[in-house]
Amino acid sequence: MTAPILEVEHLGRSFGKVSVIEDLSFDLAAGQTLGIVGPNGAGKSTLLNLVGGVLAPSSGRIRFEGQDVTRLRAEVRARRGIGRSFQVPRPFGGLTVLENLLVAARFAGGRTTPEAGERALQVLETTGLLSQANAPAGSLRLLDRKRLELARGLASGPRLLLLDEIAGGLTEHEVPALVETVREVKESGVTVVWIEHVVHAVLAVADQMMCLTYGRMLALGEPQAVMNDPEVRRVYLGSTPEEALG
Ligand SMILES: Nc1ncnc2c1ncn2[C@@H]1O[C@H](COP(=O)(O)OP(=O)(O)OP(=O)(O)O)[C@@H](O)[C@H]1O
Repeated sequence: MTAPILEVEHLGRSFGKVSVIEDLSFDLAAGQTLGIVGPNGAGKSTLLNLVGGVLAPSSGRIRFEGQDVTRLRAEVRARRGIGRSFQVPRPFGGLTVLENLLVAARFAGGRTTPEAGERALQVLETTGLLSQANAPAGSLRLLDRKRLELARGLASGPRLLLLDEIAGGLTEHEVPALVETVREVKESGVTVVWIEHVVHAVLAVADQMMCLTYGRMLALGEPQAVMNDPEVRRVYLGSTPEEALG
């Protein structure tokens, strides 16, 4: 067995007296895609922020590739190989798609210009944006803005990519295209943690699924088994199984 790429041990985070993540532990094997679902306020973004280093935990430990990264700042984690997207896409609208990636690659990856250029082209190909390389980022349609957000997370060459609700706002026709892009990312060997409200999107690529509620893990395992778990169904209050699946 190879060592997990990510190990989360007894992780906890409180805001004042409110405990938002409580005693959360799980491992993720390299190359796997973990989907995380749960109702509003369950603590999904907080968990992603803890893994990415945007927030410090109140308790517990996070290991990445066997190294303890719990106390490292987000920029340092990015350089070690943890990339992320944000819920609200925020590219530099006046720069082209390629320029946005070059900025991200140099900022997060600390790469030299030729390396950053080569990497950016690879990422544009993986994310289906090559034909838009010279388009101003501000002119992209929503699906391509989402792809660009994903591409920016990949620009530094991460081995672990954290995705925060990237399918929000897309039409039912656009969601499969984004899912396909995530699949390409996964097939390029990157381990992915994807938190998402659009459950059917994440189900289409996840190897494992976790359901969080009130900062606690309700279920973790094979995606369909998790979504069929009676407790998980109860969280999607009163919903039929079909509705629960998005
Ligand atoms: N900086 C903060 N200060 C105080 N409370 C916070 C802070 N960040 C998050 N919270 C609270 O923590 C809880 C979990 O929030 P979080 O954003 O992690 O949930 P979520 O599962 O991502 O929700 P959503 O699906 O709506 O994005 C919420 O009750 C939220 O109000």
